[in-house]
Amino acid sequence: METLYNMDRATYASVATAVSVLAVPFWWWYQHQKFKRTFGEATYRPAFAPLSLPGMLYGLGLQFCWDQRLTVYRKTSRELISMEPTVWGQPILYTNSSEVIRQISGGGTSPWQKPPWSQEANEYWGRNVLSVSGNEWRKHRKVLQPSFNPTLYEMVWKETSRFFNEMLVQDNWPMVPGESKSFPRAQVFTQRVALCVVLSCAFGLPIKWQEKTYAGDGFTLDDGVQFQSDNLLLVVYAPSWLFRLPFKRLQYVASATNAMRNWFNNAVTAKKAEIAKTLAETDGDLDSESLKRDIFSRLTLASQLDSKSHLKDSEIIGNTWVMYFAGHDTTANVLAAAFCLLAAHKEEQEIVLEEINRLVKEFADVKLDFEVYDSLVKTRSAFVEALRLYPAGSILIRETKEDTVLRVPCGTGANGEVIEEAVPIPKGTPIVGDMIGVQYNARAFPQPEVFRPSRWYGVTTEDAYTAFSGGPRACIGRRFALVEGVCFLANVLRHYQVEPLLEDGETVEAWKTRVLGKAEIKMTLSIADSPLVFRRR
Ligand code: HEM
Repeated sequence: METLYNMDRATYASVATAVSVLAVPFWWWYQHQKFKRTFGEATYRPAFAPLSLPGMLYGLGLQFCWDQRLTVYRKTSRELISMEPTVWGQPILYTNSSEVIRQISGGGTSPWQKPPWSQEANEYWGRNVLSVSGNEWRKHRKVLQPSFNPTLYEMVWKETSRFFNEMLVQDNWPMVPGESKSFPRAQVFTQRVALCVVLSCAFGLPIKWQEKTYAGDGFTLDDGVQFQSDNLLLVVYAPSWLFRLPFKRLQYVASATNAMRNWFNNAVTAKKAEIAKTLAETDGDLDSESLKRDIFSRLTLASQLDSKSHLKDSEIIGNTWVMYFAGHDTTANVLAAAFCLLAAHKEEQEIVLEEINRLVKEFADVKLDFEVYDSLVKTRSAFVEALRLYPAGSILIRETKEDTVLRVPCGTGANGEVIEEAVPIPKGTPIVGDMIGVQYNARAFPQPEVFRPSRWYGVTTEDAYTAFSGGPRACIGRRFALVEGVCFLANVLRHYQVEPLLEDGETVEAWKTRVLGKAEIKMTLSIADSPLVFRRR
């Protein structure tokens, strides 16, 4: 019996192994045949799917879209390409069309959704507007949207100006004309300003440029937030026992996460109590002055007042956290890129400076107040053009939950109108919205590799800024980012000339090749390095 049992197990194991060994290639073959039947011969055949593990190890990963930005769609003259990996990975569609992005970005009843596997890291702290799809998304967006109002944008402007002034004093920026300060990486201060603005305007924290706020267990809040976010993938995907091993770094990650969790939980409890007290004191009549204007306060309030808008504590935390996650690195990276591009294009820097000086005179505004924002067209255009060349959100991943049809641009007519073809898409098809490809699409942006802020001068709608995605799920923080970016750029450029920081014997042309051609893509896309000099005017 014993032998038979062992034999059976052995036979079973052999059969199971044989079936698995055969099933994998069969599944692979079946997927590829199905894809071919629907989309014809693949337009692009890399060895590995760029986003698969071997694809990442092979150096494709998120970098693939950057490396191919001027080639893959041009070679095929198509804006929707089917990609069939020859060695490993699922066939998938890629698009560089903003028109297609608008259709797939999703929302309410759209058949296009975010695959749950792509959102695990985004919802570590709780389900939130960025991570969910369908009607659940509609609810989150409805609760959050009212927080993004002119009062918030004014706060963003004021706080950005305050941090700029604190930075000058506390980091010893030169005040004497001609003196300069060098930064091997300008991201050092653009990251700091974006972090301060998000912690202040989204989290409602009393942040100062150099002062630390403690979250508990010896962690400062800003460092804890930054550290936890830098290690988020480890926290999400590593098994919990790993953090009990005697490795300092792992234990540090676990402690930072715990400190953040406790801080978040206490913050929600305290905020709810504060709101309840204010509601009782004002007899339920909350005017905008009774409550802080940050997103966290507004969100908690909305959730308390209206049962349809009720969010669980974890969802309030998830939505507040996502502001940090989606709104910090992104803006910081674009600012660093904008400084590099303006350093490389002196004539464009002069155009922006002329606008700032003219407006300061017109508004008799020594401080550059929020009311100037709308008129800073050229400054905003420089920021948006930097965003186009280095789109911080580099991909969108979606799949369709039912058979559908995409309208895909396939050329332009005699009067410049876009001609579209209808492409049927079967249920379950995955697609990558290639946000880098969209920004380097020559139909939308002639000579896409050239830094030309004037492309944006006549633009009257923010919908044109396609790097923020499009359709109902376009970035909710787009004006937040624009106001912050424009305010910081204007303040710095008004007082400092930005120049390339050259290595020994390096020419400006060589600096441009070294600095402007490289992007680093982790969770967000950034210009890889930003070696700059800021000279007091
Ligand atoms: C230059 C800066 C920014 C860029 C390039 C950017 C880009 C994007 C992109 C491409 C998306 C679509 C993501 C997707 O559908 O998968 C998005 C969504 C989002 N962004 Fe931004 N973003 C920026 C700044 C901000 C800021 C400052 C905030 C908040 C304070 C923010 C909050 C969000 C949120 C909450 C979503 C999800 C919206 C939804 O799904 O309804 N973003 N952003």
